[in-house]
Amino acid sequence: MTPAARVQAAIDLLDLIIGAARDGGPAADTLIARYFKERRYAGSRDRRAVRDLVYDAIRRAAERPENGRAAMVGLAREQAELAALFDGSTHGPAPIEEAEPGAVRGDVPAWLAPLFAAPVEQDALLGRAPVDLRVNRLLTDRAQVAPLLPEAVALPGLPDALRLPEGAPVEQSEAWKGGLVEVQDAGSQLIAAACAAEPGMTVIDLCAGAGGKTLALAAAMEGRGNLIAADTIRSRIARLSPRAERARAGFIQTLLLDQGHEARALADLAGQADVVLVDAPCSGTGTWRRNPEARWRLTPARLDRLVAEQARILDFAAPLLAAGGALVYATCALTDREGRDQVDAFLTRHAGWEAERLTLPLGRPHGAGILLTPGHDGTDGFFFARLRRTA
Ligand SMILES: C[S@@+](CC[C@H](N)C(=O)[O-])C[C@H]1O[C@@H](n2cnc3c(N)ncnc32)[C@H](O)[C@@H]1O
Repeated sequence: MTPAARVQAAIDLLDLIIGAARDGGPAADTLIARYFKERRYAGSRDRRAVRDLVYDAIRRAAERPENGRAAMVGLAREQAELAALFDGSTHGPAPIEEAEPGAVRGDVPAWLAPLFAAPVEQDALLGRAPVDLRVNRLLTDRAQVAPLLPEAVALPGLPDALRLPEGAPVEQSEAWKGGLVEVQDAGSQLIAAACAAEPGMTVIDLCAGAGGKTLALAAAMEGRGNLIAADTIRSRIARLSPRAERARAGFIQTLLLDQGHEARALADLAGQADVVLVDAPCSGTGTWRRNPEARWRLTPARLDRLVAEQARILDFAAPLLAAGGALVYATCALTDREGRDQVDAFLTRHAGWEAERLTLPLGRPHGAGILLTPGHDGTDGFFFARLRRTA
């Protein structure tokens, strides 16, 4: 591909990504992978160059651009070399007209910025994320794994965490293939640690997805006890089985919940759990380092729906706890409505619960919980709180 053709390819891809963000379609990474599957003529250098252009354009535009060309024109107005590739050549983009609109540079959509928790450093939300790993204690420990991954550095305060540079191809390593490490942001590892799961306990991961945190809980439980991974989406839960097999965490049970009728499938577990983790569906505002186009997807109406759903999930999670048990509420969101205020509202709605003070190597106290941010902690952004059932 010529350099100009790469720019046009990036514009075409941005059109797809913008459309998907507007209509609830697939993620940018999925669209990029599909695009190149259908265009075998693009070599690996072409693919990398196009991908970099696409992500540079996504990162610099807070608001969803009108179309792919506007996204790329905005970028080109800041980069003379890129602007020169709008040359009207056969496969390249047409020259930029002086009055042509280009996407405006920004980090956070205007409507959303005031909703962030006050301590959040909004200018650090779009940085580059490293690859964090969790060493699988079911099979090994950090001292044994570190020599297999010479570039990895240990993260202080998190005994199982290693960090590799951004883009490190860890899934090609023998350590990953053998289940010795899982890719998991240090913030997620801290949330699993805040659950304080122990061998022999009954632990429910209520919004388990593909089981990232379930696997961390399994390791903390040393493979002993009842660990139940529940979710409403079958395809997500299905992805847990091969991961659990690779991690030798075969004792995990999975439970498919019926959206809106979750309590039915959970009835036998009422009052039984020592720990329930609610890693709730959320705006994902803490994960823009990895999914920068997520900010083009969020709308005020969607945020309202998420806040209502989080409250509903907390309400059917609460009766699952035994007296003395702990409900850990977490979101990878940095708006107060989804974090601090959500937990405060839960404590107002439910008598017999108290927030526990957590002493952790990262994060800042915020309301009844802890705030982790890319700017302060170098992790994805999270809010989480540990609530104990006292009665
Ligand atoms: C933030 S993701 C979980 C990520 C996962 N815990 C991990 O560590 O990889 C939230 C999950 O909640 C699930 N979910 C949404 N509504 C739910 C509900 N009513 N009950 C249970 N799970 C739900 C979604 O399908 C999604 O997988």
